[in-house]
Amino acid sequence: MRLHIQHEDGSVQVFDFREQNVCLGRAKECEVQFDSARYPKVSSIHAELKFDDDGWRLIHHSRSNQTLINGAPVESMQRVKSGDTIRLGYTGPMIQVVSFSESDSTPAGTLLAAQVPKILQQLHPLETFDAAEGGLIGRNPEVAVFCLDHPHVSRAHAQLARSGQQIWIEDVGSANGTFVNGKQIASRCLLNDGDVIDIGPFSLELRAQRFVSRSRKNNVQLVAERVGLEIRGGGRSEPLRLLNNIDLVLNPGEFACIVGPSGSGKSTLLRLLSGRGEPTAGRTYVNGRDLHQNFGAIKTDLCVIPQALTLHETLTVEQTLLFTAALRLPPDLQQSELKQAVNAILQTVGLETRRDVRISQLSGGQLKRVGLGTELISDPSLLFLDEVTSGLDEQADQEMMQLFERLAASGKTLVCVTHNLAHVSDHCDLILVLTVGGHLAFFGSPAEAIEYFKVSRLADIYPALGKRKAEAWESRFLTSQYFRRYVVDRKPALQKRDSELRTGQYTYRASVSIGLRQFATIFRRTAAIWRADLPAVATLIGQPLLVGLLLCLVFGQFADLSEKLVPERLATTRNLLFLLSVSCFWLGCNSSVKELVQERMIYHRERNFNLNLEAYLGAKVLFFAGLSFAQSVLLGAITLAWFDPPGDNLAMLGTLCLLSVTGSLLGQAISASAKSEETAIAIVPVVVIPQIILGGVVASLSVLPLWIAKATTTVFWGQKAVEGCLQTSERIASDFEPAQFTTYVVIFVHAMVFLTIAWIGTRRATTG
Ligand SMILES: Nc1ncnc2c1ncn2[C@@H]1O[C@H](COP(=O)(O)OP(=O)(O)OP(=O)(O)O)[C@@H](O)[C@H]1O
Repeated sequence: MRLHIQHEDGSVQVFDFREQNVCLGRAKECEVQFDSARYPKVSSIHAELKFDDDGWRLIHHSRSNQTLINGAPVESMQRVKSGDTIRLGYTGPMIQVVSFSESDSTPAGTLLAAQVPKILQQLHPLETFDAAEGGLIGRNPEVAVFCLDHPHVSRAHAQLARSGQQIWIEDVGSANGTFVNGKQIASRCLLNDGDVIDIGPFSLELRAQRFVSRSRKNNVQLVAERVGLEIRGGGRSEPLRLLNNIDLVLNPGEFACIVGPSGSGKSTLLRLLSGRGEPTAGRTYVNGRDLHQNFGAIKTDLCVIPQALTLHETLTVEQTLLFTAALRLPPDLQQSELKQAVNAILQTVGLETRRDVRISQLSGGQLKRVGLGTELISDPSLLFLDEVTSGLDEQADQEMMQLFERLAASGKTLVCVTHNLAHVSDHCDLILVLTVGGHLAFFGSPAEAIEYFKVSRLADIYPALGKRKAEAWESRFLTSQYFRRYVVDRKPALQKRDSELRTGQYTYRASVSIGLRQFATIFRRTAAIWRADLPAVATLIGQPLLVGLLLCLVFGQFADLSEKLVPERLATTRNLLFLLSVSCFWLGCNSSVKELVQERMIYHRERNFNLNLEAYLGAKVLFFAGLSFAQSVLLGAITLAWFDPPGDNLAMLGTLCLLSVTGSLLGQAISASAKSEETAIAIVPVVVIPQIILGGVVASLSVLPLWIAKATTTVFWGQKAVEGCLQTSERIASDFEPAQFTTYVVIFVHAMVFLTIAWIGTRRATTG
């Protein structure tokens, strides 16, 4: 039997075996032995080829990693035939069963020159297809001519068209957009030779009327080339260097930990590697393409899991994942398909038995798993984990590391910043050691790090780092064999600059149907959060009830007043209506003021994926408008029905509702602009008390206060509008008597101003 072992550098080793058993693994006694530094995920005895009367059988032995034949995992034993490809793990070496005879003239043991493409292409062989006739690109094989099977691809995603020698592409309302040379397109776009189209994780490069397809699905190589960061300002005369010349090459399926003393720049490096910040020197590449230039096209393939996770506490684990799935997966998926995706994630993160448990009742480790699950739902191939195991006990830390290792074994590339080194050696492939001032001290396997720093365990690296200057560690590493092995020898060809974007292309905006779907999902999620929070619902109902009952108690009925003197009756009616106006405005403002600020982290995560700002804000506005409308109906109906002032009570109720909705928009404007929940809550009295002072009832307003009230005070206009609904004989005449219509117009203008502030604040929170 002749085997070709295909290595990741493209070289091929030839082995011949007669009728004998052949062990494949890292152990010395294996007939086909793999270098442990090169293939850390190959087990000692990973698999075995056994010969019997019926021919050859492949037996899987490894307990930590899979063995695959032609891409499918081998359960225990499988027959092998000529032409089969055996792989030791999803990212391990490939073994081609060439033939069972020895007719091949190449002598065994020969190292052939690069015959196979590099590792990126091995994982997902290049496919080319003819673009000449054009057609629909999408996920649905029934309608798409070019079928790309991934959840980031919509059923009908983009249309390729041809006119003469020209090939055009147009997005047909996909959820995640179509990108040409890294930029999202909105209109029909003419393609030139060499252009790269990105659709979901697929890159299609146009070469001589054919598309060459590559997939980033579980196939991401991350490269940092001389990455550095300097920051200016902050009262310093010289720029402050946070990172210096960081080099790193991570292949698909590798799990790397970034370690180093506190303040050495680990989180900063993670931010730059994940595209959340741009280096001032050097570049970061994903599959050979500049990450920052192509961030829009690549961003759905990567995710960042922060140390502090914000999740909605009142939702269950399953609800949390289902809402995330509804926002991130294509809008054309059925509810049953979303549930299927959630079930798969629950299994991956080991939370099937906790699916109905509320987030607030989970342990620290389980919370981290839910956070990881929400990101895994969109099937990213490159994961950045920022101190996600901090605060966990030993066992939970180990379980998380095992989970990360399993994700890497499935082909995902993982970068993890960690302080806890206890389980790093056992589970991760590579470590990157940073030292003070953001200098690279080492990059290689954990076992090699121990050897390099001459310590007995990884935790001792930190004291060892103090023995030399940071610059000395950096230059020592740059001349070491590890720099050559893990950086220089593994670095692929990098595309320094993508083709320029031509005129006629501009930023694409998600289609209306996608926006509507996101709007509905956010609305349902907000409703589910409130429904599950009974004390909050009780407070919402209790507030108008309490205020209404107190007003009834204090003001009695209008009939009781009819006997009294006219001025006293008019003043009482006016005071009641004023208190109603202020209360409704305050109820609206109060119920919505925490909303946007408290879920800002969640919004950021979804927005980084593909959430539409208007869909998000629209859902919040409508929900809280509804809530404050209901509150003011309750308060107004109780009070007006009891007091029954002479006039159009229905119009008064409508005006109170309008004031309440305007108050809720003000609440959202505050929430979107505030830095924290505490600040937002503290601002409420600052904006409500002036409404009372400048409302024109507590004190009559003269020139300047009147001018300020007219310009800024919603309740001032609200009071005028409510009083305008009274019979003329029941009103107190004043110097300023605007037309009823004008009062509504001004309140509406205030509402629009608050909405605009909320929109700007939410937008700034995204970009800032
Ligand atoms: N915007 C900034 N302005 C000034 N200094 C900054 C800024 N951001 C980060 N730093 C500094 O850069 C250094 C690296 O910060 P970073 O948070 O990346 O370190 P770290 O290794 O992750 O630390 P830790 O392990 O304590 O989390 C720190 O000294 C920090 O104070």
